Amino acid sequence: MCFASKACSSSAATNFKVFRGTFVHSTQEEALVILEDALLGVDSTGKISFVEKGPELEKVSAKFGFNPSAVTQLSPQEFFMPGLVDTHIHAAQYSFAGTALDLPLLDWLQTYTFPVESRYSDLEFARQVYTHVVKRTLRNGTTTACYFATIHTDASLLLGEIANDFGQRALVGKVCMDRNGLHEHYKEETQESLDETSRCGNTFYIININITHFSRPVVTPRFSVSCTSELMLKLAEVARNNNLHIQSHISENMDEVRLVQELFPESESYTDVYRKHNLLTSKTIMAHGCYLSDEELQIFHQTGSSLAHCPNSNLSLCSGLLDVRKVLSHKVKLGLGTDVAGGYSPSMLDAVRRTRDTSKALKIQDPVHQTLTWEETFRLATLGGSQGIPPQPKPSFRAFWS
Ligand SMILES: O=c1[nH]c(=O)c2nc[nH]c2[nH]1
Ligand SMILES: [Zn+2]
Repeated sequence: MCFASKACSSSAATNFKVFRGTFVHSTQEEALVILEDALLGVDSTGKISFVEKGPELEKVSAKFGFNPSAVTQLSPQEFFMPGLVDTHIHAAQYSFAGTALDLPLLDWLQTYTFPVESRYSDLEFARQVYTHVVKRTLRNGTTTACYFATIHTDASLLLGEIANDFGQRALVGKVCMDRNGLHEHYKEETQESLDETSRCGNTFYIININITHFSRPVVTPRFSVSCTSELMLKLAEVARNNNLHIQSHISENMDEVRLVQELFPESESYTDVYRKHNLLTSKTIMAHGCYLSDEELQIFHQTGSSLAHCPNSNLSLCSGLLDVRKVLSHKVKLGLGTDVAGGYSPSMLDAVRRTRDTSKALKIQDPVHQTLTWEETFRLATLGGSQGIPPQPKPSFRAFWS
């Protein structure tokens, strides 16, 4: 949300919607800014055009050409805040959210997650779950979500359509995985994964063209454990050629980190695996990162890649505790994620609370640790997430993914 005041380019009346009351938001300099009795004007495209002082209503209405009596006044108990940005959520796993949290990551994937995700070849099942998850997250204040779907292209497209129809800004990832298929019906061949990623990207733009473009595709290699080198390299090429975001998982759990070392012995670290496969860009969002070293965080900083901190999932699957202060001290972009269904709650307010809990657990372990404040955590849930997923102009139609 940008509160920078911008004068109307002409004094001709624009169709502004104007609100008066309390507005809260974050900036880089100040974690929580509270504007009391302010005026906020939204133009006909939905963009904030101005923020001015309430007592100056007469002057402001003359300057921007709106009727002062049409201003919507908030009650003293109400306030506006920026939309919450969920930087990491598995839409398909919403069907079992709040259950099955008794196993560590790799066993959890094999026992609960892959069998459920394999059901999304059934489009009716997909429609039901995806409608529920989009409605629920919107109700919880998530105006932007970065979704993992499943390996199924048609169901992933459906998720994009549903988010678009409900007006949620969404990045939707058709999941790619061509290795270590732990569930016999839930694995792709390398070429199939690439072809389906292309089909997903192309169709996305075809069905979205002429509508509002709230949703966009994101290139989604699940994680290094389930992707071959060939697939990761080619997906990086797809992302580069089409200027797309990339999302995946990194360094969530110690067994996972050890397995990646075994699978990619030539790489210096988990981060090095992704770097060598060209998957770390300024449009990359990696979930978790609990065990990243200073050197790895340095690579995140250099490449401009961001992290999605998923504290509910980290605690629920006993994966680890991410030290957010350490990440921020390396000037790495960081937002919060619910990581449903490793995380049991689809609410970003829960992610805010669990971020504080994790910070306090770190303080118990190390009394010099400086806990995150509420204000800082609010900033991570809003501005922090938006830095990894900045608004993008509407794409003009062209042949994608050729
Ligand atoms: O929390 C997680 N959820 C997942 O679905 C997943 N896949 C790989 N790594 C993962 N971590
Ligand atoms: Zn995840």
